[in-house]
Amino acid sequence: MAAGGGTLSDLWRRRAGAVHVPAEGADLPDGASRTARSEGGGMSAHLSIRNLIKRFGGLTATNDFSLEITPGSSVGLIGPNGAGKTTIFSQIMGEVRQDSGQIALDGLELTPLATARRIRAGVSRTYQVPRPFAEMSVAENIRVGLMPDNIWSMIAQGPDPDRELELALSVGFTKDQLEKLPSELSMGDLRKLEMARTMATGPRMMLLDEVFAGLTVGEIAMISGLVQQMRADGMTFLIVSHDLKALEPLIDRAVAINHGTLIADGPYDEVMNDAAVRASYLGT
Ligand SMILES: Nc1ncnc2c1ncn2[C@@H]1O[C@H](COP(=O)(O)OP(=O)(O)OP(=O)(O)O)[C@@H](O)[C@H]1O
Repeated sequence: MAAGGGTLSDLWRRRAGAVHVPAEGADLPDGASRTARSEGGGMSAHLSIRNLIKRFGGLTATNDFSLEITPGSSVGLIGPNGAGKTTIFSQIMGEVRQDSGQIALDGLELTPLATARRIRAGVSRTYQVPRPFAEMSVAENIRVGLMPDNIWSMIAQGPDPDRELELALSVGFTKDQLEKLPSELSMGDLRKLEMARTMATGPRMMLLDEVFAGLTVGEIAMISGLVQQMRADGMTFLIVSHDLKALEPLIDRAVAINHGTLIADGPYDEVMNDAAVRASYLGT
């Protein structure tokens, strides 16, 4: 239960309700194309990645990678260091442009869209290395995620301290931490801020990158509980974590990659026992 009496889903539903998903037949932003559409545009999102390729010079970081994540499901993306997990996140968000292939959210082709437009379409990520605005407090960092879509509504509405507080408390901050600067926070607190900032954008699909790294056992339990609650409410997840023990209960299936190539996709146990997956972790 989030602070202020609402459930967590209430928190992002209010925001997601304002998310602009173009109606059938409407003009699409920035020349985006639509190949299909989810029914109703509810809280869950369908992510479709087809034949994604990304090269950095001679290195193929993403090698013809395809993945379907059905609305409301949670997928763990695993692989050894340098396998290409974060690069896939960056391409979904438009922070790294793929060389070829398609990425669609509920049938809306994301490729032509800038990152801000993708966030508005309903996908949001956390960063492996937390990236708060250093000169802004916890509350202000959350406020950035809560900002309405255009400058006029922002001026009209102003900040919403109640929602900032709700989000902060829901990830485990105490009220007296709201005015703290990132430099005063522990790694655990910075990861909580990543979660709150990501939730504030009202996503229907969340990409979590190593959200458990550097957390205490208690903090891991709290973030896990939060993810489980959001799953129960219909959020779609793609989760990268080297902490497999923490990851397993949070996912419906696992996808393993190595050298940017998908090597296994299925139930967690099957994927972990897959010969190619075991070899990739052992570096053989
Ligand atoms: N901007 C970049 N320029 C050049 N090479 C890059 C760039 N970003 C990533 N790479 C390389 O692409 C490969 C995949 O990196 P990526 O960070 O996606 O792997 P990862 O699976 O997330 O690794 P880790 O588990 O260590 O975070 C690595 O070999 C990395 O060095």
